[in-house]
Amino acid sequence: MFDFTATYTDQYQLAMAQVYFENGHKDHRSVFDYFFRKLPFEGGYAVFSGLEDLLEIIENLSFDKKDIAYLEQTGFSEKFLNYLRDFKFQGSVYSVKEGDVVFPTRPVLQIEANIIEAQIVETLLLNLLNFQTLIATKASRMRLVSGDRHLLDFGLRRAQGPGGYYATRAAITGGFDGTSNVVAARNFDIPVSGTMAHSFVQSYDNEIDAFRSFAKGRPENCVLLVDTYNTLNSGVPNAIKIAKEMEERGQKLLAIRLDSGDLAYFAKESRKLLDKAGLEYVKIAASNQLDEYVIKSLLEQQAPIDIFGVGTNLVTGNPDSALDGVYKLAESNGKPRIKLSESLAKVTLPHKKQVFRIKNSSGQCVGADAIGLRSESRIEEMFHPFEPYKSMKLQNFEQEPLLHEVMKNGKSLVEKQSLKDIADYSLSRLAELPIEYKRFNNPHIYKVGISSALREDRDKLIKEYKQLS
Ligand SMILES: Nc1ncnc2c1ncn2[C@@H]1O[C@H](COP(=O)(O)OP(=O)(O)OP(=O)(O)O)[C@@H](O)[C@H]1O
Ligand SMILES: O=P(O)(O)OC[C@H]1O[C@H](OP(=O)(O)OP(=O)(O)O)[C@H](O)[C@@H]1O
Ligand SMILES: O=C(O)c1cccnc1
Repeated sequence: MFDFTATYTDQYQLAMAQVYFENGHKDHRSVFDYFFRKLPFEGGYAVFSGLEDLLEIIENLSFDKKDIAYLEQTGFSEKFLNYLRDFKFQGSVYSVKEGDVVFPTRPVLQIEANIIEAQIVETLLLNLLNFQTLIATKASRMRLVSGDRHLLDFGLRRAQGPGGYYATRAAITGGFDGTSNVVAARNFDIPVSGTMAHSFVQSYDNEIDAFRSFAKGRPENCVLLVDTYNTLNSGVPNAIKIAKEMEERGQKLLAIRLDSGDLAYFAKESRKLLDKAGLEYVKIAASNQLDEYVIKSLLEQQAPIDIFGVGTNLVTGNPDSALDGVYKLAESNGKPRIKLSESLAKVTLPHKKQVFRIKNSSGQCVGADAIGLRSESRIEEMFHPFEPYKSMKLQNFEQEPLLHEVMKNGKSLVEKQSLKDIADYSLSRLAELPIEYKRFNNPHIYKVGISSALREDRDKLIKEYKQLS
């Protein structure tokens, strides 16, 4: 869709890269962690999304002629530009599987590459993963409250510009069933569908003529929008007449759509009218500024709505405009690295790492992930990162390693999956998560701890760097 080249980055990455290049650091192997610090929507979990796109894009990343000419104009050195002409990401990536549930402060993904490659892909990585993870999380919250009702993404017109393209992909990984977004549906192989706009009804002299011509022209999966003039006095009765005409032609009206007013009331009244006319099979779709709270409330009111069309609140991640994912250096040229901060929670973790999901013997997640060194295959006890007396013994638990090598020497190791497979995987991971982490109000806080080996090394580094400063 968008033509990604290696200039899809922030200028400072290239400035640092030139200096690494000219100071003989270009082959320094570096390890970076991708993680976020705060869960969106005051929720208890996030759904990781965007990995396949990221791998596909970085596998093919290069600077084209126009990029090089532009960088020349903006003052980059000739020698460095010659190096960039042959730039290719040749590093490795370790990551949580796309669709998994993830939590703050623990690595979701690690990049190992020479320092120039690792810096150049940082912005792209954060841009793709932060956005898609935000939207997939929002979608997943709507999926959780909707049971098996159909969820459709209607958001392209309300999205932050072309971001709507990836928002649709993320919505599907988070559990939506389909989209109105034609280009995303085509490129990501997503079920596409749609109803009709008010303008269509308005453009005819009367509602019934509009419905009749639409039903004749597009009888397959036909949905009639019933709220342009008067939902219960004209929209639904007219839709019933058209449904009966369709029956005479051996066709079936799929649904009516409600787009304003009290959706619970109108859905109940419309259902009664449809059923009374023997049209039990005609479904009810609803739209209009829906989100997880409105859907939950509508279902608590027993609104007989089968299909929800969601736009604005889904694709903009309302009310959270961004996920605060960051990319921090953990190792450079064979040495562990740390970033100190006044705020303890912002001190980073050095080294190549592994993250373990802690589970009981029946495979149920107990609400904890433990971070260890990559060389550790199990963790005996995990410690609160900064509260020395808080710890949890892990000997009796199952420990599932979450970071898998997904790219080696610049080649992706993951087989392309359908978005439906990613969404199914996400649902299965959510099912392992106890309900307390999934509620909307004050969800339980998921524990993230570190192994004693990692804690020891981190504390040693903190001391060393404090002495230097
Ligand atoms: N029964 C309901 N319970 C909870 N929320 C609802 C219910 N019905 C509608 N809503 C939600 O209330 C919000 C506002 O709806 P409201 O009826 O005020 O405006 P409207 O129908 O958009 O008006 P307009 O006719 O101008 O389109 C929307 O987000 C809608 O999804
Ligand atoms: O409310 P959202 O969750 O953002 O969902 C998308 C909205 O976009 C459409 O309205 P719009 O007025 O743009 O077009 P219309 O003429 O088809 O109603 C649709 O009818 C929904 O109300
Ligand atoms: O198909 C629809 O009904 C639709 C599509 C986009 C936005 N609103 C509604």
